[in-house]
Amino acid sequence: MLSNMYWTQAGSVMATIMFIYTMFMRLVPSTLQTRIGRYSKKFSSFVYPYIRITFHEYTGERLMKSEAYTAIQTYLSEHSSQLATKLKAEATKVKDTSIPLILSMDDNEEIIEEFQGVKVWWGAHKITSKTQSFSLHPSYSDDKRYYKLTFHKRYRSLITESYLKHVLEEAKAIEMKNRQLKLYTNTKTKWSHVILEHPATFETLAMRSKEKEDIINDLVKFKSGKSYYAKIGKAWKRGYLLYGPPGTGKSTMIVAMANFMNYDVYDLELTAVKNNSDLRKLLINTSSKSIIVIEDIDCSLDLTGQRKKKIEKVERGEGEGSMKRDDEDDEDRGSKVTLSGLLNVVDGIWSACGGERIMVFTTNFVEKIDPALIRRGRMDKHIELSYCCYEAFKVLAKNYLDIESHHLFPKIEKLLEETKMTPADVAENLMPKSVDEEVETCLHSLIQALEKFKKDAEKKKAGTERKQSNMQESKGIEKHGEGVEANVIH
Ligand SMILES: Nc1ncnc2c1ncn2[C@@H]1O[C@H](COP(=O)(O)OP(=O)(O)OP(=O)(O)O)[C@@H](O)[C@H]1O
Ligand SMILES: [Mg+2]
Repeated sequence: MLSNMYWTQAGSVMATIMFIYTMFMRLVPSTLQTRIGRYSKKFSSFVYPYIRITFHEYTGERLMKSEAYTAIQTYLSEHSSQLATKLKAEATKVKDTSIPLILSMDDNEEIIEEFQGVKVWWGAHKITSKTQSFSLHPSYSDDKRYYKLTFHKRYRSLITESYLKHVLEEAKAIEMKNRQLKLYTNTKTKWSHVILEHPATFETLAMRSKEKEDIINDLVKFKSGKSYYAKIGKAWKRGYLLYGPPGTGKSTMIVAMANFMNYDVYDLELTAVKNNSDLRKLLINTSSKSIIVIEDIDCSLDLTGQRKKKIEKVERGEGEGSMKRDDEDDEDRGSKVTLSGLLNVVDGIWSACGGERIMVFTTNFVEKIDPALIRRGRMDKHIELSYCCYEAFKVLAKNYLDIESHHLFPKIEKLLEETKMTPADVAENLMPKSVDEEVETCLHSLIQALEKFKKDAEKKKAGTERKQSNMQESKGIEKHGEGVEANVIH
């Protein structure tokens, strides 16, 4: 409040001085004007030793929204909510729903900040347009908003070099923190997105803690590895292959990775892509700090089939030339993404653009995938997600029932060792069926399910064993028969 009054008074004094000065300058000869001009500059800087920088909301001829203005707005919204007395609330949805509103300085409000012991003043202002305009767009306004930064001229270099850099960096960090993750899906050549609001995290992911830690460490190393990747001359990207039976948490892990890294997810549906060049187009239009996912890579395309075809041709002695023609055939038909097209996506030159990309393939049948696609270097880390172990069960029990121990746990541990139940099935059985269902009831229903699972598996095993022995027996009879026949012939 006091500082506001100070600036208002200082402003009106300066305006009076400027008026008298202009009138006076009109009356004196030009030789005197230069000298007086020099002294007046010194005088005004003595009376008002401050520098002001203004940051307008829109800049340039085409009135583009200024990035600096937006960054300052973000920075001040975090700082002004504690310092300013007049705040403006915007119903922008942020990640943390406990802060449903973004608070920023209201017009003509001012805050004082200290940076390395130096005071700076930030003011939010607007120039209201005198002409009335009519717009159908409700948010359109003729008001020209700007921020004004004032500081003592003594600190010119500190503010212009260090402080403004600090403001921009801090704004970027705040933006990252409040950023809403997006889940992109593709049509033929275009991406569309929705907000990714899946709550899965590594904490809620059921798997052995040692393996989990290993993955987290790998991700952390990747995130902070910009200079390392530059040093070794490798594009800043990493590939993960997640494999395992259905319901073991492959898709859940991708979301946990995205939430942990704060990366967007691009869920690439290969079957919707017409050809290699469309695939390239799609991939070039992904941003850095993202996870590109191809789920069920073994089903997405008949990649192995294409490759097998080529291998068969080579085996038939039709050589390199025919292999090339085969590739071209695929391209010409323009309806298939080929293995080579996909390999290009994984480690082609485009993938180095922007950097900081993670590529994830998932599959239920790792053995079905062409080894070229998942060799180390392309898919750097192979992670197996498997049936629910006791450690994974404990994570699920904490998630679903909020318990860390129970007298039924040892029984469940033993049953889990004897059966192969996926975390998805364990989770389903643990989930309370009604609001007031007791923990004990939930655990009992899991035990029942596990026992049934065990029995079914034993029956199945006995059935296949019986089948096998029957087959062997009948083979033995056949052989015996053949032998008899042979004897007859000879
Ligand atoms: N490891 C896990 N940790 C926590 N929840 C899990 C885990 N595995 C499965 N689930 C639960 O089961 C559901 C299905 O899991 P998910 O979709 O991740 O399996 P998936 O391995 O991707 O299966 P698919 O191979 O069929 O795609 C999830 O919504 C989640 O609730
Ligand atoms: Mg899945």
